[in-house]
Amino acid sequence: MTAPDTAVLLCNLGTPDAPTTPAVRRYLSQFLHDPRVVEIPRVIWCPILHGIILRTRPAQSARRYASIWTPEGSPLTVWSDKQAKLLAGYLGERGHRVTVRFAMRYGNPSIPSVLGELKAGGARRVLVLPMYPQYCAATTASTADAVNAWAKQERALPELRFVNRFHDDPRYIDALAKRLSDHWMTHGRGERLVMSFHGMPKRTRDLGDPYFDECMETARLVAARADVKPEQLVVTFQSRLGRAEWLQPYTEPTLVKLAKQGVKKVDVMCPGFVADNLETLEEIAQEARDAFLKAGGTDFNYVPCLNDQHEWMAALAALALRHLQGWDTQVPASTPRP
Ligand SMILES: C=CC1=C(C)c2cc3[nH]c(cc4nc(cc5[nH]c(cc1n2)c(C)c5CCC(=O)O)C(CCC(=O)O)=C4C)c(C)c3C=C
Ligand SMILES: [Fe+2]
Ligand SMILES: [Fe+2]
Repeated sequence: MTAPDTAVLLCNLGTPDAPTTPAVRRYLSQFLHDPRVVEIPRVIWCPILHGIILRTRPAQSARRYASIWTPEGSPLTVWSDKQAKLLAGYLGERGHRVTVRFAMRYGNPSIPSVLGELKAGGARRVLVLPMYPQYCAATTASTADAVNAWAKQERALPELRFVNRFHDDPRYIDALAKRLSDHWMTHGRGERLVMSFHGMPKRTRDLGDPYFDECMETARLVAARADVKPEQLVVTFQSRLGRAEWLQPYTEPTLVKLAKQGVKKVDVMCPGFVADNLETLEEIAQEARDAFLKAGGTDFNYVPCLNDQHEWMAALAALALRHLQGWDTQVPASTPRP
């Protein structure tokens, strides 16, 4: 049988090839040279990046990566690979012939290499699905840039479609609420539910990036669905980099403040990431936990990302099918035997 002529490309941020200083330097250099990520004029930024950041940060980050690395590799790659394979299965079970692959915006497998392989394998139509629920120029638009850069040097283009966001998709929201209720069944409820999203420079919101509003909408919808009272919910932003103001409140200082105010038990989830990665497993589940406990908290319960959860994979399949409409991916029902 020939390969399907339609493909879904799941795109995530990317990760180093190994938890070593040289591999992290290569990855950070690609990442931090992206003008969607650092919106500072190159003449100012490049000397800082090359002179300071790429000399100091790779060794620190490599240690952080080493603490979460698995025998199969970086958690982000392991989960992305699993999600692509599961999605292929879910679409197949629903009678659709679609190739599913994953690619990374930085590092490997790269977006141009996977798009090239898909085209060489016969894909004439590609749905690009960035695995970022909330639209952000630094992530979603940067993924579009990488797809467009590949397309620019191709003569015969496949048809391309692109998903911008799914921050309020009811099935994604339900999957997160289910994650919470399953978690509460084993750990009980905390006094507060902290939803931590990746941060962004505050300036990007002032310039019209919808990311902040979409994070707040996701948080509101999940809280309503999971029956979390507004006074129990705390939305925060993590991973600030540099000296500029980022979206507030910041995650770790907020957790410390809660502990100092006498909150003993918290649940912490990261709805902006659909797969566990460095930012969740190290920054939240290790660093933020230590800070909360040191400040007087007693129970810090990290709620894992959606990863390979059944409800999430079914939500992703439904989302993909909605965007695939009109591309005739349905396998014709076999003619019944006489
Ligand atoms: C919602 C997703 C993300 C947004 C928005 C985002 C913005 C953003 N990130 C940096 C700098 C770094 N981020 C790093 C890691 C990282 N970031 C995301 C997601 C978003 N980033 C993920 C999933 C990861 C983890 C990848 C993994 O391998 O597990 C890092 C690298 C690690 C480190 O050295 O700290 C940097 C650097 C900026 C500057 C930014 C917006 C302007
Ligand atoms: Fe540079
Ligand atoms: Fe990041």
